[in-house]
Amino acid sequence: MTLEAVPSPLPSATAAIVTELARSAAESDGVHPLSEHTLLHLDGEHPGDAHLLAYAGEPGAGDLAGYAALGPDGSAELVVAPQYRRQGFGTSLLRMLLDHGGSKLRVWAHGRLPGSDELAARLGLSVTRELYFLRRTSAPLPAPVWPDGITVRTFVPGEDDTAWLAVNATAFATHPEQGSWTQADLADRLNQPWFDPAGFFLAVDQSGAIAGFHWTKIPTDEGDNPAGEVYVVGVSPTHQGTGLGKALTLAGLQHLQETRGVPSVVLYVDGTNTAARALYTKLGFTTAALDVQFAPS
Ligand SMILES: CC(=O)SCCNC(=O)CCNC(=O)[C@H](O)C(C)(C)COP(=O)(O)OP(=O)(O)OC[C@H]1O[C@@H](n2cnc3c(N)ncnc32)[C@H](O)[C@@H]1OP(=O)(O)O
Ligand SMILES: N[C@@H](CS)C(=O)N[C@H]1[C@@H](O[C@@H]2[C@H](O)[C@H](O)[C@@H](O)[C@H](O)[C@H]2O)O[C@H](CO)[C@@H](O)[C@@H]1O
Repeated sequence: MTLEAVPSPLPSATAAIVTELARSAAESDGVHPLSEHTLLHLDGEHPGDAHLLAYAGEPGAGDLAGYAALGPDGSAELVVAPQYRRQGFGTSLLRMLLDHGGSKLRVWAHGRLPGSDELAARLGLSVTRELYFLRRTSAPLPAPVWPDGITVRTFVPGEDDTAWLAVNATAFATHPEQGSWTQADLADRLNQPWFDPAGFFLAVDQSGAIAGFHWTKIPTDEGDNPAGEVYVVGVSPTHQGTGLGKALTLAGLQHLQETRGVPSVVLYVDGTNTAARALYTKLGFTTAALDVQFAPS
């Protein structure tokens, strides 16, 4: 076994091998081991990112057994190729993450798959965060009821970026990731093949200021009839509790279900987000899976 820590940018040939390893694991496990953020950061330079590589033999020999991504904030993901499991690669990569991430380390276990709890406990980590994956099979929807003075339009790339980032930051001020998105994070996503401005709804007040938003997503790499996603819903704190979040969620669901014809809609929501979870439960979403993050106990 050979371990390597590579600062960003990851060589493109290595990024391709990591992408294939993640695809193989997803096919075997039924769960994507690497999030959208990590996959976006495999390419290009992202200061502070580290890529940890575990080779069965010598580096570069093409037998990459495992990979871990570590961000400057301590967030991390780890995956071992199916054919290399139960051989100590996960333990070695997690030890390396602890060496580099220290007490800030927050490593995801998407789907909380068998072995993740045992591996974490062995190295003194415990669950610090739960992220629920909910699903709603397409079914009749009530019409949105908009608060007085609110009108709805769709996002215009290059014109709404700054204003949207500001409302996103205030709506998600306490969120571990969402609230700190930058123009670069937004641009990364606007440039994705799945991005569709027709599915990005903005609620604006009488002054024209953005009061809330619902950004929907339909993946382009998940077969011919993928589920749509409530990618992110946010309401400015000054408009929360007025019915706007429900109306925006319904507007996006109508777009996904009626206009785009998706068979179901999924979303991610933090376990601590009681308001959002109540909203989605009320709209018929149920728990389909659970992601957890482990941190040093
Ligand atoms: C998939 C995702 O995007 S998950 C992330 C969701 N976004 C966030 O958490 C960002 C910060 N929070 C917000 O922006 C808002 O609080 C939202 C989007 C969660 C809710 O938006 P709001 O406009 O406040 O919700 P709205 O007023 O439409 O209420 C709809 C329902 O949500 C639930 N709800 C809203 N606020 C609360 C709360 N503070 N406590 C409990 N339930 C709540 C209730 O069921 C409510 O229905 P009711 O008023 O008939 O009881
Ligand atoms: N509802 C959103 C904004 S608050 C949310 O909770 N997002 C999570 C979620 O993001 C998903 C993840 O990146 C998937 O890989 C991608 O395919 C989905 O489209 C994203 O919604 O999980 C992330 C951790 O994996 C988390 O960082 C986001 O905040």
